[in-house]
Amino acid sequence: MITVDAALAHLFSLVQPLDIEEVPLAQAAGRILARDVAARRDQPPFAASAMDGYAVCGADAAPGTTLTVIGEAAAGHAYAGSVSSGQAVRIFTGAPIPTGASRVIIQEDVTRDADQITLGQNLDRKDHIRPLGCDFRKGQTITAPRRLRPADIALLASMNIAAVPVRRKPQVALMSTGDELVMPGEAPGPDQIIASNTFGLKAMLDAMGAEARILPIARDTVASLTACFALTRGADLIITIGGASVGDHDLVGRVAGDLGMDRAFYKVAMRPGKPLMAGRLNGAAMVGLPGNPVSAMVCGHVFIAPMINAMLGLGTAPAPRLRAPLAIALPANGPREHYMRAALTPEGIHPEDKQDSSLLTILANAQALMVRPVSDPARAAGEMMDYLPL
Ligand SMILES: Nc1nc2c(c(=O)[nH]1)N[C@H]1C(S)=C(S)[C@@H](COP(=O)(O)OP(=O)(O)OC[C@H]3O[C@@H](n4cnc5c(N)ncnc54)[C@H](O)[C@@H]3O)O[C@H]1N2
Ligand code: MOO
Repeated sequence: MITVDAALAHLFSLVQPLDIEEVPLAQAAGRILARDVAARRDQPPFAASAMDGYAVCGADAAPGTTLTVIGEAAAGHAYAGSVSSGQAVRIFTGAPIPTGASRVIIQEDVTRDADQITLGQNLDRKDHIRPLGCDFRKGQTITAPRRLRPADIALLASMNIAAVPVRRKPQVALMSTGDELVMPGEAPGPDQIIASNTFGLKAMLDAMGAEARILPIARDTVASLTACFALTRGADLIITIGGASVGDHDLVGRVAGDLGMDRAFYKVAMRPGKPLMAGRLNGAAMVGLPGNPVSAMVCGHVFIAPMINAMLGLGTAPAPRLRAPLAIALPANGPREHYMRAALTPEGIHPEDKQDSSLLTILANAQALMVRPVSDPARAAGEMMDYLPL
């Protein structure tokens, strides 16, 4: 058995950042920006009014002054002339400030009579002008790598970037194995259950920016497993689920080996998730996850998600951890790093009583995987513990 850290280092060595592709801006949300992108223009491209009102010369902006309105500037319609002392241009938010003007008096502070305006007694001190380029200048960059959030997409649009360089989506093939499994919606026999792990993992990986496809369930025979492995062609990452342990029907390692898998490791000192295997198969990374539903999902958080991030060019880092005080006392931990399903309560992090790796209800209700290192000593309530947020 190897440590979680050593397993993760092996897994990172199996993957690398994928190619870069250009996608239309409208399809770039959630994708990983792969190269710095530079603004193609200044924003705003001219000094612009921040308010509806009157553009005036700064020296005229005194209480009670009367000025003559000589024209209008609206967004998309600049005033062509210039403003001199004694004059004002009616202006609206977003319009270019006319030449000669250096201040906007908001219309609430103005009394208008035909083409004459009189400024009020309590003028504010602001000029209400957004300087040219105050948001960004031409050439200013959005730096890669980053996951593009809605605000980034708006910024890219504003920079006049119509196509965005992003990492190709990692293609993941997800294969459940086992005679006991049927797909959701099918009618299971009396000794069968529903395949859940592939669906949970697909949800996790697609949300991260991968493209996961669920293969037909492989039966516990060499022929069926071999046939299903043939369907993984084109995948960057092959994930099998189940059949990884030591039972007579646990054939995944054997069949993958016969197909040429170059095994990096088998078995990790963690709970749940011990019978994890990984290697390279036909140019793809392959990870064999344990079948227990919670084990598969925990391995998804601890190992697969960081691998996907590495393929997306986001670097090789373990799943991010937070810290919280323990809500209860705990006995010492054993020789495996324990990822305990836990609730985050006002009193602190509270591991669930039941930690069996078959219990999806417990995992679904948990907010955290609390991490207990190998041979962690007994802990008192209030001690700070690491956890992975779920
Ligand atoms: N003698 C030993 N037995 C076991 C050991 C061991 O060290 N010695 N390890 C246990 C641990 S820990 C785990 S984890 C499991 C993992 O075994 P496998 O990876 O071989 O998984 P299976 O036996 O195929 O299945 C285990 C369990 O999970 C259910 N399962 C499998 N695939 C799915 C799926 N896609 N969706 C939902 N549920 C699934 C399966 O029906 C079993 O109930 O081995 C222990 N045994
Ligand atoms: O290592 Mo198993 O994953 O504890 O149930």
